[in-house]
Amino acid sequence: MVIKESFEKARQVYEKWGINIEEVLENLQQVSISIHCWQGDDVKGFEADASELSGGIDVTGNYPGKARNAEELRQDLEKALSLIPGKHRVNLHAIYAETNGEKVERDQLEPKHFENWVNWAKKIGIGLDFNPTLFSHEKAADGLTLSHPDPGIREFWINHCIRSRKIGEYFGKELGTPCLTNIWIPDGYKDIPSDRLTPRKRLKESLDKIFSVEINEKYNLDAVESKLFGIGSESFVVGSHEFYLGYALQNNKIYLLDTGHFHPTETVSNKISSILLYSDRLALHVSRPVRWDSDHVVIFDDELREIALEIVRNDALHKVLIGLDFFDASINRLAAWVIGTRNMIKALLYAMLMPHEYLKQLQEKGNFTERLAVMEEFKTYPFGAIWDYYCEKMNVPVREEWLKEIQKYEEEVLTKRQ
Ligand SMILES: C[C@H](O)[C@H](O)[C@@H](O)C(=O)CO
Ligand SMILES: [Mn+2]
Repeated sequence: MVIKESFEKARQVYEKWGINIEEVLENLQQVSISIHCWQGDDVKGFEADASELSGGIDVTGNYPGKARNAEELRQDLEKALSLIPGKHRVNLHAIYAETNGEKVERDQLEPKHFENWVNWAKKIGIGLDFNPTLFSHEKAADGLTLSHPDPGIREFWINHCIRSRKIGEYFGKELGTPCLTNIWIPDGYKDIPSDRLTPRKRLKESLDKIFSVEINEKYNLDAVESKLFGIGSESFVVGSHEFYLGYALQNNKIYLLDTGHFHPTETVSNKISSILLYSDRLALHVSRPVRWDSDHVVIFDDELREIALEIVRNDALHKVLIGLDFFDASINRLAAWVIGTRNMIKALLYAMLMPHEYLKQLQEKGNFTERLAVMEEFKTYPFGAIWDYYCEKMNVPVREEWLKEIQKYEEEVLTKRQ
């Protein structure tokens, strides 16, 4: 009752600005976030002879109860999804293949190794996205994959990426929604290179081979993800921002921006409008870098709101494929998913509740005083009341009530895992 009353009062406040709340909630309900499965098991995967995590990324923490197999991971994801308003997607990596304990090399992976994931996705009515895994493997031990000087190693990873796109195609066909298959590679050097061009030429050639295999975009969409540095690739990363932006634009591929892959004062929010002028699609890995690409859980901070504002005010919700990418093993892993995903949705709602046309006009007229004043006042408008109502309407717990569900699940399920 209090929720409805607060909502009605808040609605009137926003409607004075011509904001139609029904329309806003309708639009928000259509948004599908791609939730990364790897938060659930610290990016370990379930390969028969799984290697240690490599590729210049790291997970810290030892909170009990991580998923030990695909069934547990699906169970955890399902629980988390039940606490997040809306219908979302799940993003898989190749290391989450199910091979019945048999060692299947990554360049031999097939759709059948993801059949359980597809059946599960069908059962709960969601789409799947995919990523080839070019790390945590002996053939990536020196930190080089698609740009490796050894043609045999390049060939192995090229075939893995082609196989991955086929798996993406299978997801798209089975689930009736195109799979975004995203290629991220760790390739780079610890110290200053004596030649930047040659590895980049090799990466370009490898990508050309991977994408020479035609796959209908109705089923699979291709993305490439850039990076600035990693652990062990502090001085040089082959697949940099300029490299992949150029590649994606020239080859009609989707460029993926990870919010942790830029200089500390450089923001992804400031890149969205520029890229959308030259490409009709863009993908995101929303993460939270703390001093480095630390992949902290996404919080409702200034940059998250700014990203959401850029998507909403530029009418780009259908152009930007929003995915998440964080992994924190120091807190309950399901809570991490719920906090990060609810924040992403909350930020989009916040952005939808702004008088964008009016604010744009103020800027055009050079009225920067009123622009700043109105933007600041909207920060304390009763947006929380609309969010609470939305959660209730979508049958998910309101405010921190969801935490009780997680605590119960932790007690009944997670603590039983050794
Ligand atoms: C596991 C992910 O694919 C990986 O985090 C990648 O997307 C990335 O961001 C590497 O820094
Ligand atoms: Mn990423």
